[in-house]
Amino acid sequence: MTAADFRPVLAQDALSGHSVIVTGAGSGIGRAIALRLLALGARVTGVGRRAETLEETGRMAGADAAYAAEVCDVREADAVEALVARVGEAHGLTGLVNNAGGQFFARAEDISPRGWQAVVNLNLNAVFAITRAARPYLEASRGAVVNMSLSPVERGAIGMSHSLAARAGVLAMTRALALEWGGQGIRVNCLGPGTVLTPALADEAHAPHVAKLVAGVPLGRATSPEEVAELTAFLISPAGALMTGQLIQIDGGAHLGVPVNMLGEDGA
Ligand SMILES: CCCCC/C=C/C(=O)SCCNC(=O)CCNC(=O)[C@H](O)C(C)(C)COP(=O)(O)OP(=O)(O)OC[C@H]1O[C@@H](n2cnc3c(N)ncnc32)[C@H](O)[C@@H]1OP(=O)(O)O
Ligand SMILES: NC(=O)C1=CN([C@@H]2O[C@H](COP(=O)(O)OP(=O)(O)OC[C@H]3O[C@@H](n4cnc5c(N)ncnc54)[C@H](OP(=O)(O)O)[C@@H]3O)[C@@H](O)[C@H]2O)C=CC1
Repeated sequence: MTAADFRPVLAQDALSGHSVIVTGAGSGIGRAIALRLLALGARVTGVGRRAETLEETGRMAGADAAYAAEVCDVREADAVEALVARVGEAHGLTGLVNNAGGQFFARAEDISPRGWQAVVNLNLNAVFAITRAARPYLEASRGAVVNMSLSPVERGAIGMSHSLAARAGVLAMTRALALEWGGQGIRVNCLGPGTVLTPALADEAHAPHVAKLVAGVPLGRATSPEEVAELTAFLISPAGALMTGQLIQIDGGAHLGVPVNMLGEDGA
């Protein structure tokens, strides 16, 4: 099956009545998630630093879509808490998708203390602040949190020590919150996409590494943003009602690493 064969499976109104915040909704995976949640009937608040790209997501969804763009740096804890409270009071909150994130790629010895802090602030501290702010609204709705992680989060990768440390922190937090908040009806999960060919990875500097990564995927191809979006929608919908505390890899088997092959054959 190629990425072009992918077909969404959730019923058209699977998320009607839902109100979801999606961070990083102005590009790549976050935009695909916002568009899918909107198509399934949810109200979506898209968060990011750039108004133009967030507004473009709204235009792509169409005039009937219940979409609002909110410009906010998720690393500004006070601003993010105020934003969550505004959305929660106005519309309630049934879902939070912590998708905003990223890193520069560098060996550990080339990461300055400020560089480390910048990446950990974005990929861990900001996720804690917004999730904590969302808790009362999610408790009221018995809602769900989806945290975007990375397929290599449990096995490591070269050039990503800062980002993987932060994502491993998010994974530990995900499991702790699934336990702490399960009694309040709140579910918390992580997704581990493999290589997703978004514009963020499409520049010349990354192209050769990215091609190698994709060539090594057991199922032979990259993950599409639409596949990540469908899984996110599933986890927020009632279909995911019993799923919590999980890392769900959506990477064609890439997290399994280079195979130990005792038969010396190519492929399985
Ligand atoms: C199989 C899975 C593979 C998938 C791989 C993953 C793919 C993705 O995640 S794709 C998504 C990619 N998107 C992004 O990364 C976008 C988000 N990234 C950012 O916004 C930034 O890179 C940032 C948050 C990580 C940093 O932003 P900011 O706080 O604005 O940083 P500054 O420019 O102020 O710099 C702070 C600090 O960091 C040092 N630094 C920046 N770039 C590098 C570099 N390439 N190498 C080394 N150090 C770097 C910078 O020099 C500053 O430190 P000081 O110089 O000590 O002040
Ligand atoms: N592409 C890939 O192969 C993979 C990506 N991922 C993860 O998926 C997520 C999305 O990646 P992708 O779509 O490829 O990359 P993008 O760079 O397109 O998306 C990152 C989004 O986060 C937003 N963002 C970044 N920093 C902040 C901030 N401080 N405050 C608010 N919003 C912010 C950006 O918007 P703005 O600049 O307007 O603020 C942007 O929309 C990231 O967490 C990434 O690490 C995981 C596995 C693989």
